[in-house]
Amino acid sequence: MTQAPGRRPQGKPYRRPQRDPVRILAFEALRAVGERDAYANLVLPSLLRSAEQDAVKKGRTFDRRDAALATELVYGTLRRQGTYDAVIAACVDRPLREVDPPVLDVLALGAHQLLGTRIPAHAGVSATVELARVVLGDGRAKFVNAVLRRIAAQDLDAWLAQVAPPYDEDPEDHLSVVHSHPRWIVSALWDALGGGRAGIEDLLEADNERPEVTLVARPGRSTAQEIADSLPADTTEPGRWSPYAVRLAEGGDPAAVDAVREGRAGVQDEGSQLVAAALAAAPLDGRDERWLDGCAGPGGKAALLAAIAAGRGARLVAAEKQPHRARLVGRALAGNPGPYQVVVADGTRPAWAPGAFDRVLVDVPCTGLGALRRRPEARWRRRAEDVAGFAPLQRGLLAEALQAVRVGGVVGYATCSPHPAETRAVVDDVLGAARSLRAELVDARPLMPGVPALGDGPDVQLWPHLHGTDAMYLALLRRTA
Ligand SMILES: C[S@@+](CC[C@H](N)C(=O)[O-])C[C@H]1O[C@@H](n2cnc3c(N)ncnc32)[C@H](O)[C@@H]1O
Repeated sequence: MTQAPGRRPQGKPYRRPQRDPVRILAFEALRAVGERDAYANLVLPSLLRSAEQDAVKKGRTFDRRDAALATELVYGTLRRQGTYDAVIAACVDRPLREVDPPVLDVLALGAHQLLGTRIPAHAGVSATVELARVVLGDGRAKFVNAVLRRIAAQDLDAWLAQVAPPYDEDPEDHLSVVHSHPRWIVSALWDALGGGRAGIEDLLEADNERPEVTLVARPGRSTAQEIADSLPADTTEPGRWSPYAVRLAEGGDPAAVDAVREGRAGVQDEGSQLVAAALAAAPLDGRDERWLDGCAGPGGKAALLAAIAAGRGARLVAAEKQPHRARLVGRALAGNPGPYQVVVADGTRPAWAPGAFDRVLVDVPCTGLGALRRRPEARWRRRAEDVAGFAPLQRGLLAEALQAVRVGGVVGYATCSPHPAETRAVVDDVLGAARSLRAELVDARPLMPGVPALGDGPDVQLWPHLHGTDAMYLALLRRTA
């Protein structure tokens, strides 16, 4: 008997797929990242807001736990994508590039639930298959179901033993699959870190952890102690290294902290705090009144420098090339207790006279390989060629910073990348090429008191696995002639 149009065959009745707002949101975030190069940390907040509003309209709730799960699914899936792709590739019968990207996103979300969370396997499979029915349709949901059942057949360790090449045969490939980093990044980080297997494994694993939220108490406007005292005792911990730092316990919301809302404090990694504080603490003979941040946007280090400067009767000029980022600097500095200036300026074509400043920071644009914890998708977007792409700008900004500082003054060259081509190579080249001026490296290690394992000096390198900070680099240079 032929079926009447629009009728389903007799038998199992059709059941509508269950719409789970958490997983639909996570899928939409992954699509935005994959399809239009969105940043997960920018796209998530607006998706979370819409999910909350949608829930209110429908008389449901989308609470903090839902938001936390959605965030974990998105960030975890993106960070571990390299590992999950290797596992998925072992479970499908065609190359991954022939699988539609939305199907791959659903599979990766499922793989994360099965291999990277405590969600029970049956719940992970059924929730993901329901998601697939909603966003891909019933036909492709069957494919998703079959692949996820294969993935669920063994745990992560067993999968890694199967899909990662043995360490002894190819250490970098092994680490790349096991710790979900592109091979070239494994290689670059290992070059920068040196040492054996244990150190690089700890670093790669630290990149896969969610970073703590750290606040900076801006001097003259608040103190770390005041902020800690204003919050319930079990919700904060003191900074590890920076006297200005307060660490929020898991789930802590900086927007709920009065000092942050009032601009007396901000959100800032301790590594960035240490960099700004070290430049401010570098010994200096003579005048110490004019400070410059030559790459200020969005203004984290500038706000701390301006506050320290205010307490010492000095004044910060915060320069930023991009007008919209200069506006962010203006917001970060508003309410600073002393004078400051925000200018839109190109640090390679300075608008200030040579030798005008006593202290200069250039926290230059870089690959951001030291902040992979914060940008879960960044490691998959960056290319090895990007490193060379930043080189001329980094050299230009440092060379002009040395021109901008007076003889005897100090320049801080900072990156949030530990890649040797963005750190020491830049400093060495600029020092070697500077003809009309002379400069010497200053030992930055004593300017980060109490911080261990800063390297052989005179520059310093912080590490997520050793210091709990982003992998910030700082070289301090004193102009001598
Ligand atoms: C790594 S970020 C600085 C972060 C900042 N120091 C903070 O702590 O918030 C580098 C900044 O340099 C800016 N920039 C890029 N090229 C520049 C140039 N030629 N002159 C001045 N700023 C530049 C970028 O727009 C970006 O805002």
